[in-house]
Amino acid sequence: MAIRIDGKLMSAQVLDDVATDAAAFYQEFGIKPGLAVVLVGDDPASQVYVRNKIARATECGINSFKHRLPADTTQEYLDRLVADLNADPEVHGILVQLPLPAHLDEERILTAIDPAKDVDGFHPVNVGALNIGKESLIPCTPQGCMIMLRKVLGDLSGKHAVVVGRSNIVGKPMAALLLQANCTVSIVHSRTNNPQLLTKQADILVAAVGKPEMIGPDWVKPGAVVIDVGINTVERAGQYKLVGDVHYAAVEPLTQAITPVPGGVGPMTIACLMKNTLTAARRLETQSRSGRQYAVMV
Ligand SMILES: Nc1nc(=O)c2c([nH]1)NC[C@@H]1CN(c3ccc(C(=O)N[C@@H](CCC(=O)O)C(=O)O)cc3)C=[N+]21
Repeated sequence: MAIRIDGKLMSAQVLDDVATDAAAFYQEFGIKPGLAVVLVGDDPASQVYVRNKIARATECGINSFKHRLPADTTQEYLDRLVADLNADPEVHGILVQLPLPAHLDEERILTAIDPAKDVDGFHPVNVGALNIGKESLIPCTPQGCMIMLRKVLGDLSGKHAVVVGRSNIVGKPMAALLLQANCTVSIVHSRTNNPQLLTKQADILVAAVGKPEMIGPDWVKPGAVVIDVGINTVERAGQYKLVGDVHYAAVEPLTQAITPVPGGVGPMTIACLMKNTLTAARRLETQSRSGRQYAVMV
């Protein structure tokens, strides 16, 4: 029987530690860690995620500041809001929910966020830091996946890890973290010839493509550990349902361990967002206490 990696349970443990940390932080600095979440437009799925993020923040003693903006928000307005949040001493973390409406320049916004407050880890300074193995704010989803993998496998040295998908927000940082953990890393993507040839060799298989149940048993080596990052809404018999990128029922019997969807990577992503908020808050407050201000800190 495969181990079902329970993201809900593991995230509760991470959040517990964050709550303890947040209480200690409050004792030490006299303010709560603060997270600003910016949501542009009214995509219903995004609203659910944002609501979940704010609920988790409140539970662990983090202040949240929600900014919900209409879909026709201008670039200038958003730039101004980010600048204000960068300057706000009560805000230690800033998350701009993606995707943004097409008329807004995503890269410009992500680059405008102070890297010290970039709790998504998407700013080029943090991306660079991660890739040279320097301490940084690490993207939440890959960070959550690493916690799960370490829990199941312990040391990851020498394992062949195959990441399916090469997005900036999951695939690439995931590969960087696995490499840092001494895995042999392959990245498979839409232009890879015969991708199964590679995925069939994976000790660790991470699926992050956004295609419902694309990964079937013919992609998986018996005994592999499978992490399913996909969160896809599909309609089945008139009902909406969440499924991963992995065909869970067909793949599960082959694996050593596998994450379900829902209840796998998703809750860990949110827990790591809270963890990053604490990390950012501690660095910022420690700095401002020592009287030094850096424009950029990693
Ligand atoms: N700047 C930015 N940062 C993000 O981290 C970010 C983003 N934009 N845009 C959207 C995606 C998506 N995302 C999810 C996080 C948790 C769940 C989650 O907890 N899902 C639950 C199910 C929730 C449900 O029932 O819908 C689960 O998998 O068990 C899902 C999706 C973060 N994202």
